Amino acid sequence: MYADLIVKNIGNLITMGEGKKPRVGKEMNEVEIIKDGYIVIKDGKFLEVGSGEADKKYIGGSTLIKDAMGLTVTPGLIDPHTHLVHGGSRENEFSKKLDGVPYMDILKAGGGILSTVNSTKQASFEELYKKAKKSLDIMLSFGVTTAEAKSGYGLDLETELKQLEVAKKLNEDHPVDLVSTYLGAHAMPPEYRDDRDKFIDEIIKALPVVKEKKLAEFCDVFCEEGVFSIEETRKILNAAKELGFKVKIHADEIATLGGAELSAELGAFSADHLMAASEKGMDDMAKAGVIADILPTTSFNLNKDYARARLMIEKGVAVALSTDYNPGSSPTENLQLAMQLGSLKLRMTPKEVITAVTVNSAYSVDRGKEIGSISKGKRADFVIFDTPNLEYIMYHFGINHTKDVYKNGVQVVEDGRIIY
Ligand SMILES: O=C(O)CC1=NCN=C1
Ligand SMILES: [Zn+2]
Repeated sequence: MYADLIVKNIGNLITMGEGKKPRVGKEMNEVEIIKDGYIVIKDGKFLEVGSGEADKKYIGGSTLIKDAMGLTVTPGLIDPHTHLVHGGSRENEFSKKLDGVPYMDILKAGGGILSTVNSTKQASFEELYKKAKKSLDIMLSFGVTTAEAKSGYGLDLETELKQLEVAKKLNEDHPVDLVSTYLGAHAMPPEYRDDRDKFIDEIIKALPVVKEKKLAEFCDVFCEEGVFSIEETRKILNAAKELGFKVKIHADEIATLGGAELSAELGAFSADHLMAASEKGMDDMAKAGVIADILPTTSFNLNKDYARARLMIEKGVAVALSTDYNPGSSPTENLQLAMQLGSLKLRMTPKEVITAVTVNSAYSVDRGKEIGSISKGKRADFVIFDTPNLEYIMYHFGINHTKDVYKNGVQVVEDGRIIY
């Protein structure tokens, strides 16, 4: 059986092993690196990896041979937490932020998320699609081959569905695979401020509609002081679970509310943000196998504390990293910057960082069986970085190290340019 593609002369091949489960504790740093590696690809899947020359039996017919020129190869990167589809931007709040006006004060004054809700309501499907496609191209150029995409800028059923329909169409059209999340409970609309329960009921009534249209696999809630309480979050996510949604939570971003503990109680796939997570919450997450999606670019942008990643790793929590791409708290699609902050501010080793944006982030969006490692049977999504080794990606920060990206064994980025 001839291969479709053989990648040879890989200076440092980071496979992430077989990727059969998320990596926790010391495993996050026990990353196998194959020197002078090769990869054999067939029918869009990885067939074999090794060191030296691939067996000649694979070469024949129309087998393509790609020379990696001694550079670094990793699995395609997975960004597990983005607010990809949205209208408008919030640079008008930038000076307030620089003046130290807290994120929640801007939201309470009707700005923040609510400002993006207005822009998203006014934007057409085509405008949302065009804007999100441009961001997906940027993510791809950084080596992202799969990303999560939340709704959450409608707060009404019609606009939430519009966002999810845009993500569905982009998932069909664009090389980057999307995993959709319904985040109808992203903020309390002003018109419901005096009748919160009515809004919660609206969110719960929307769930079967989203499910029936197959527009989202996950349900998420912004569980935060001044947004949605632990009890409100529990009510929404239990209703979502009953309908078969998988669960994520924006947890303990600003206040230590107990979102981390709630994620363990609910058997969430991930708890996200966690800058203010308690040690008990971390222990509960470790016990329940909840993945910590940490968003260092949000801490960087909000000039706030960073999540205690080292403590979570020591406690046996599986850590993933993401950009939290959104127009307010993290307006960047640059997952490599999140990786560099993962080392520079979260004090994670380069091996822990690459684990956090491949196998662990794959499991946090329930794609761990298909992607996240360069191993037999997984989708042939991989990146050739123009670096002499893995460490260099985190060491030399602020630039894009991507040379080539392959999606299902087909090249979609060549020498840093998108070619799909
Ligand atoms: O501010 C935004 O638009 C996104 C966000 N949701 C929860 N934290 C940040
Ligand atoms: Zn977010």
